[in-house]
Amino acid sequence: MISLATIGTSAITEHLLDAVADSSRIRHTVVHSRSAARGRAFADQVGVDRVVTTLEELAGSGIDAVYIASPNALHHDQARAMLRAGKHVLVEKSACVTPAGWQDLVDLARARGLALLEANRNSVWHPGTAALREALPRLGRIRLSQLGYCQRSSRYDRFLAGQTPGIFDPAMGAGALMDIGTYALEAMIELFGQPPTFSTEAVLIGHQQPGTADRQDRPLDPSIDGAGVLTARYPGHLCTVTWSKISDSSAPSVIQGEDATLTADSIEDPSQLTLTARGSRQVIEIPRRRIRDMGHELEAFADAVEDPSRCSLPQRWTAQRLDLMAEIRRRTGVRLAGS
Ligand SMILES: NC(=O)C1=CN([C@@H]2O[C@H](COP(=O)(O)OP(=O)(O)OC[C@H]3O[C@@H](n4cnc5c(N)ncnc54)[C@H](OP(=O)(O)O)[C@@H]3O)[C@@H](O)[C@H]2O)C=CC1
Ligand SMILES: O=C1CO[C@H](CO)[C@@H](O)[C@@H]1O
Repeated sequence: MISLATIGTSAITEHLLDAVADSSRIRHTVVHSRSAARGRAFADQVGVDRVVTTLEELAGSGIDAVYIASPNALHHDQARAMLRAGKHVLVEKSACVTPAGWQDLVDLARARGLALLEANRNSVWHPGTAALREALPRLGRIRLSQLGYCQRSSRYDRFLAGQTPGIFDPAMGAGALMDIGTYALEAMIELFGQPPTFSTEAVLIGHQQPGTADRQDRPLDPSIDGAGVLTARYPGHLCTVTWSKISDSSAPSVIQGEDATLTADSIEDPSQLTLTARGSRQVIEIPRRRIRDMGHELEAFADAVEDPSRCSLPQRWTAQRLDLMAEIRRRTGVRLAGS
C-alpha cells in the first residue's frame, strides 16, 4: 500500500482523494497546508490524522509519495524537495513553468529511481484519449483538426473587479495557456506528435492602470493570457488548437481525415466519440464513474511507483508540451515569474 501525502487543500485535491478512496493500492495519510488550521479542517473532512505545515516535516513524515496541487509556480521547488527526500511525485499540470525545471526533476527522479508524473487527466491513461488514438488509423490521411478547451473561469469576475486570483496571476505561473490550453496541446502532441512548425496568437488581459481606461489598444500591466490559438503545421495536416478562460465554448473537438471524421465531445475528458464515414456513423461511449475522474492517472501513478521506467513516455510528452508552451509564451508576450 502506497502511503500518500497531499500538498494543497483546494477542490482538486478533493477530486484526487475521491479516486484514492476507490483505490486498493494508495492510502492518504498526511495533509500539507501552509496553515495548521486550514490543514486540520481539511484533514478532518477527508479523514486523515496527520497535518504538517512545512516541506521539512513532510519529507520526514514516512510517506512514500506526494500529490502536489499548489499553484504552478510552486511545483518545481516542492517536487524537488520531495524527490530529494526519496518520495515519488505526482504533480498537477502544468508540472513546471519552464522546460528546464521539468528536466531537472526528471533527472533527479531517474537518478533516485523514483516515479515522477504530471497529473494530466487526459493523458493516454484516460480511456477516451486512448480510444481517440486507436480510432485515428480509420480516418485515412488526416488533413484538418480542431482541438479546443474554452471555459470561462468562475474566478474571472474577481479579475474583472480588479483582483488577481491565482489563476490569472503571472507570479503563480498561471493564465489560460498554462491552466487549460495545456489539455488540448497535450492531446495534440499525444495524437500527432510535436508540430514541426506553428503560428500562435493570444488575447492578453490586465487591469486598467490609472488614466488608461480609454486606451483599449494599450498593453495592460501586469498582463496575462485570457485566451489563445495555435495552428500547427504537420505534413499535409493543419491542426488548430484554442483555449480560453474568459469565454465558453461547447464546440466539440474534430479530427478530419480523407476517409472519415472523428469528433470528441471534450478533449480534456472525452466521454463520447463519433466516427462519421461516408454513409455511416458510429458512436463510441466512454464509461466514466464521475466528472473529473482522476482514477486513471492515479492508477498509472501506482504502476509507476512499482516500476518508475513507466514514466519515460509521459515524461517526454510533458517535456515536449512545456517546450511548446514556453515558445507560445515567448511569441505572444506572456511573461510568467521565473521564466
Ligand atoms: N486536474 C485538474 O482537473 C485540475 C488541476 N488543477 C491544478 O491544480 C493546481 C492548483 O490549482 P488551484 O486549486 O486552482 O490553485 P489554488 O490557488 O486554489 O491553490 C491550491 C492550493 O495551494 C495552496 N496555495 C495557494 N496559494 C499558495 C501560495 N501562494 N503559496 C503556497 N501555497 C499556496 C493552498 O493550500 P494551503 O493554503 O492549504 O497551503 C491551496 O489550497 C494547479 O497546478 C492547477 O493547474 C486545478 C484544477 C483542476
Ligand atoms: O485543470 C483544470 C480544469 O478546469 C478548471 C476549471 O474548472 C481549471 O481551472 C483547472 O485548472
